[in-house]
Amino acid sequence: MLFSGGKLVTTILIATKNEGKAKEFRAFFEPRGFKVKTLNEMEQVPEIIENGQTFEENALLKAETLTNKLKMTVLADDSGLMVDALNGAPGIFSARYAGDHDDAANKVKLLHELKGVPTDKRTATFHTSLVVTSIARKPLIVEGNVKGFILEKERGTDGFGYDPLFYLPSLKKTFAELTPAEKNKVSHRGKAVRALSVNFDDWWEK
Ligand SMILES: O=c1nc[nH]c2c1ncn2[C@H]1C[C@H](O)[C@@H](COP(=O)(O)OP(=O)(O)OP(=O)(O)O)O1
Ligand SMILES: [Mg+2]
Repeated sequence: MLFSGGKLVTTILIATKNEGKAKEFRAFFEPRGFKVKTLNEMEQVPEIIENGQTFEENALLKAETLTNKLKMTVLADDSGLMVDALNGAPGIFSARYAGDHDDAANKVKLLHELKGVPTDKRTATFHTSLVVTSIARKPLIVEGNVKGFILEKERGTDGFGYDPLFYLPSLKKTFAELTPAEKNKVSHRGKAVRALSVNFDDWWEK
């Protein structure tokens, strides 16, 4: 903890190396007076094996491991894309769908797997499970979901991951065609963060 302008400042560690995700969390915690760090700014990060069977289990694993080892307040996000025509794949394996953690290869594989699937059958859901842990508190767990369609080719250049393939009929745009603020209004992570904001202050004051 450190003091800033006479105020106590707590650091929250966002348990991710994905700067795309981290950016979407800063906007929530910085106005609440937290100093935000990610795993990219930590010198020694304990290895975390994400071997849970659900998004929630994986987020819990990440957050609890780090809180126990580093004695810090931690937020972990586990998220991914579930495609109906693929029985929910890539799901918890979204980051490593094509082997490595390679967004471009993952998108190529997704398009390949969906070859020949007609537009109306290309429905998908983005999911986020968020877990916040802190010493001597029970974990705070929330989630968010958004439904859309997987296009046959990429559109847009913003965002990260599968964003250029994820199309929202209500806005007639992919996630990669939205500004960060627009994406935040409709995205799985934006919804999860709003669920967090309903519960966080009470949880933190306890
Ligand atoms: O808003 C999103 N827009 C596009 N793609 C997204 C989004 N949200 C999650 N995704 C995709 C990216 C990755 O393929 C997987 C997350 O995997 P996930 O293991 O949670 O994160 P990660 O490995 O990228 O970073 P880390 O584990 O360090 O948090 O889902
Ligand atoms: Mg991951």
